[in-house]
Amino acid sequence: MKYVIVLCDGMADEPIQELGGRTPLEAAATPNMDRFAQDSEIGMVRTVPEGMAPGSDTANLSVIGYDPQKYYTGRSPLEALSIGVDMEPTDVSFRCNIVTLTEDEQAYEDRVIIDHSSDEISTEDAAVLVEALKDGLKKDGYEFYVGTSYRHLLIWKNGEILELTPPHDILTRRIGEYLPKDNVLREMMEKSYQILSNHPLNLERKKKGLNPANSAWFWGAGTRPMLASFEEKNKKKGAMISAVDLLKGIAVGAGMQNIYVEGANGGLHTNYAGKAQAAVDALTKDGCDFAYIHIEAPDEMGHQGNVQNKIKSIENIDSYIIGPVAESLKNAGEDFRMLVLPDHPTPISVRTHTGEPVPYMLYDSRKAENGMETYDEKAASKTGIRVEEGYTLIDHLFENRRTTC
Ligand SMILES: O=C(O)[C@H](O)COP(=O)(O)O
Repeated sequence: MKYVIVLCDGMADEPIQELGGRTPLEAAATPNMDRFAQDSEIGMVRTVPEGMAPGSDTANLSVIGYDPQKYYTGRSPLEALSIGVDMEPTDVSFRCNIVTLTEDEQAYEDRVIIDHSSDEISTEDAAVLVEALKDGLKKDGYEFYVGTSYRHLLIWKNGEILELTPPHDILTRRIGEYLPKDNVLREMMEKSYQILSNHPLNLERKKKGLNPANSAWFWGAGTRPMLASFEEKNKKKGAMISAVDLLKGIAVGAGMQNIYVEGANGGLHTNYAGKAQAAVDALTKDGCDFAYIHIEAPDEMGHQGNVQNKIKSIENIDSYIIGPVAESLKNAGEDFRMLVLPDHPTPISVRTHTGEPVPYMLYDSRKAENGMETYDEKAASKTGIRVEEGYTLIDHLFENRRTTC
């Protein structure tokens, strides 16, 4: 028996006027999801416990079966596990986004944040800028590390956990109110603008019509996490297929295998087919029981407020991942259970995450359930099936009795 989770980051949304009151998931052409919906269990699951901040950190921990109320120690330390930073118990790590601020204002605090991802900057280009920050912001007890695309890391030795604002929560706002209260971090951010705004790589980007990656932005602070072993807990060997350090870091912490896929980049133009193939190979050739396929694109399109591209990312998941994975497992003679769901909503209307429950679809190749015509937010609400503790859903996927992990 094989088990698959297809995690469509930020896919859930709200009815949108320009889509005639449909959500992007309803509006997308998803023949595979619709086909499976008719034979699947469909319901709603709360992945972000009430009172916790909605994000892929808390929500994916739940989906992989770790109660975030017990295991969550911040976002950045999970990413540090993937980046390979061996954190001391007294280290505090921070996510360091390379963001785009407006450039016309005199004072740093008057600038407006217009892009949390600097036009999805490549890791290669971002690495050049992070090197410039390492040189220009050198300070005892503070260390920068390169991550993926716009997502990087700052470790503060013997540091403090600070309340900081995620940049994707304040797009189009003046930054003054959201700057760190801590003087060192605040000064580092201001100085990062001086280092980056006239960096040759940014002058080049502006010529090409791309957003300049002109400031560091710190958030997501936390200390080293301790996750229980996925294999010991579930008696299943698991593989993670994701482009982003957050998911790869959760996999490192849980002792799952991370599989690298060429061209997987966390953006709209990621290698969807390569991810599907990597999952099939892990399950049929490499002895894995479980594959977690994470696709960041719908979330990023939600943050960008781009409805058509959000729809496109969902259609790509349907045609290049859900259909082919199911087909390949069937052709390999494998029985399988496949769970499709977002981690959290990233509604186009707010361009950030919300903590509302999300729709899930659980398909079992051995048996047909009384499903729905389609898999989407409305269909899932109508079934009345609701899982309140998201971290228990994986036990349902594995047909286990509930655990308390
Ligand atoms: O900064 C990021 O990686 C994303 O914009 C945050 O969204 P996520 O929590 O869905 O990954």
